[in-house]
Amino acid sequence: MRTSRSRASRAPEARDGTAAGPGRAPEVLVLLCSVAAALTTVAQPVVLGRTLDLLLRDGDAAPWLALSAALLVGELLLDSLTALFTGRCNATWTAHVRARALTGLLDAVPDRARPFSPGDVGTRLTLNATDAGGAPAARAALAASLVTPLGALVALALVDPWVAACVCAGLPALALVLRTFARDTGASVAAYQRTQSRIASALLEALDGTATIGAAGTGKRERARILAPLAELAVQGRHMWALHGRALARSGVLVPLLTLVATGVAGLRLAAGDLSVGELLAAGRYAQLTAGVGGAASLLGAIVRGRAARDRTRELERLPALAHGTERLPPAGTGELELRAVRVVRDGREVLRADHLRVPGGSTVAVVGRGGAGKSVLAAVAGRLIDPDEGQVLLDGVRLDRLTREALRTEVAFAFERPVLGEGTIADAVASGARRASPDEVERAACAAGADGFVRRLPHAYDTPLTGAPLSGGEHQRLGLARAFAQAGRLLVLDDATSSLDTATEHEVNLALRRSVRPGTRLVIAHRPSVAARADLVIWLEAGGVRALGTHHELWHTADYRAVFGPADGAATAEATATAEATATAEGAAPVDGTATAEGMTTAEGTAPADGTAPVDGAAPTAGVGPARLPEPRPRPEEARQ
Ligand SMILES: Nc1ncnc2c1ncn2[C@@H]1O[C@H](COP(=O)(O)OP(=O)(O)OP(=O)(O)O)[C@@H](O)[C@H]1O
Repeated sequence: MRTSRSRASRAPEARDGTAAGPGRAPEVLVLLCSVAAALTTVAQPVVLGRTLDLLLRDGDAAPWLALSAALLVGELLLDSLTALFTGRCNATWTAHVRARALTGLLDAVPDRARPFSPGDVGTRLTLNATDAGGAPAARAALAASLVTPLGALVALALVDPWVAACVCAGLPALALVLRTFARDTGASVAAYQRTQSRIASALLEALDGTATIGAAGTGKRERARILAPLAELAVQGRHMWALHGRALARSGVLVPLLTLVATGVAGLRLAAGDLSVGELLAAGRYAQLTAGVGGAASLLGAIVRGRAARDRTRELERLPALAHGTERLPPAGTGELELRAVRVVRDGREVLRADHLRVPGGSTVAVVGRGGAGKSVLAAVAGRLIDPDEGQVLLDGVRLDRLTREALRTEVAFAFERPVLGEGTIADAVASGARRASPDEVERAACAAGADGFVRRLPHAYDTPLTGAPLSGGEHQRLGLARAFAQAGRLLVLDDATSSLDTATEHEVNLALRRSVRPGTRLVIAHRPSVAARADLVIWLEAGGVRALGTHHELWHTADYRAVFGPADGAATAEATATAEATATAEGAAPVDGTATAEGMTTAEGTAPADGTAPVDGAAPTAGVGPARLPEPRPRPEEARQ
């Protein structure tokens, strides 16, 4: 049994259908049209010169006149085609670059994408993708732009080698101008793009927190914070334009100077009788076209900008992704979850360690702990949003990293505190997931999540577009829950997914979850004692380690445990106990008391402490100590009846 590929090693090419990209075709079309346009430009002076000579000598100039006109029209047409193909090439490449970056981001291990703020991602996917998408056409145009000066130089050498030699003498100076520009502008463009991104990030952050800013009256301070990098951006922008301007000014002096000298030499050759009037005209124009090599500066600028921008979009593309295996889950599994010697390390700090943890299939487990204790990390590892740095996670005996993507995502569902619902209708939002839920399933899940009532009051009920449905935080969260319920498989992870619900609604949702949603293991991150009280078992985390396992009732005897839920007052205790008992009784299960689940308590040392809790020393379980077993779940009324 092997995973199809090693973890996080997939090349971006393998992740999306756009791997091959638009190919070279759009670029080649731009190149062909601009080369053809350049050739007509190069042909024109000699043809016009010849026409002029024939007209001056009363010769038959008609065919040459026609050719001149054809070249002019041809150049116009080819320029139009070049513009058309350039637009298409830019659009195709921009879409490709953006799609790859987006795919990389969406496939990435979520916490690896965390350093990229929304504003930064926005800049990379818009401005940077556009700049990067413009580079292929700019490269083609640059190649073609060399045809004109080179062709002009050859033509000039054929018209008069002396004038050509004179132009050649000035070319190294022009080449130096271009080289300096390309070298200096690269660093300046990259710095400009980084600053742009910082401003966008700060702006989005502020938009996200408008209510807080409004309430605190800190609008002015926020404005100043967002715009703080503006001065830096202005300096960088001015520097960039100064480089551009300097390159243009230098070439702007050099080009007319070269043209002037070349025309002067050609005039002398005319006076000596070595050139005709038409040839003088052609030589002057060719000198001008050859010196026009300086025009490549702006294309060079676009290429440099595109390259810097591509580096930034590639950082998203190359974020490590989860690789999936080829195995499936045994058909009759109940969702038994096991963590073996799991370690998660972030920024050199161990943020989760669980030596051996087994959650029986079908049980509801609350994960509690203070802020930063590692609850979300445990949830992410348990549902394989991330892989642990060490150890293994198994569902019904199969390692999660060996499961196919489909098996993983159809059997493991998540609901979060702030679900992203998309832009379709309410029904679309609830139905979307690894598999599309049917309309019946959508309604059942919405009922279980306590969302059916408010959805039916919307103008088009389930067909109401989300953009036209003003939802409260709690309603938003209930739709996220409904989606998770509709997708629920063997494992359902609720990461703070009921934090915006009032206690009564939360209680109803919990009852409905037990009765109306496909049975399986539930991992619930709990901040309220009532939620922990209703769970079959509680995993108490502290500083990334499992401090203890037990029922809420048992753990409640420990002051530190009570402190997790805030000040330990009598009211809280009463609420927790009453809720636990009410829940248990309502479901026909044995009341949760100390004696009923005492066998579920396990300590790393194998001894139960006096306070009745079950501490699990994070560093602990030695080889001789068995896994921390959770008690088998209490039978549910419907299961008991069967
Ligand atoms: N990608 C990451 N990079 C760096 N540190 C991380 C990362 N993910 C988690 N952490 C750290 O791990 C610790 C546990 O985080 P986690 O989100 O699991 O806490 P939590 O118990 O869910 O807290 P809360 O209740 O406040 O949400 C925190 O200190 C957090 O800063």
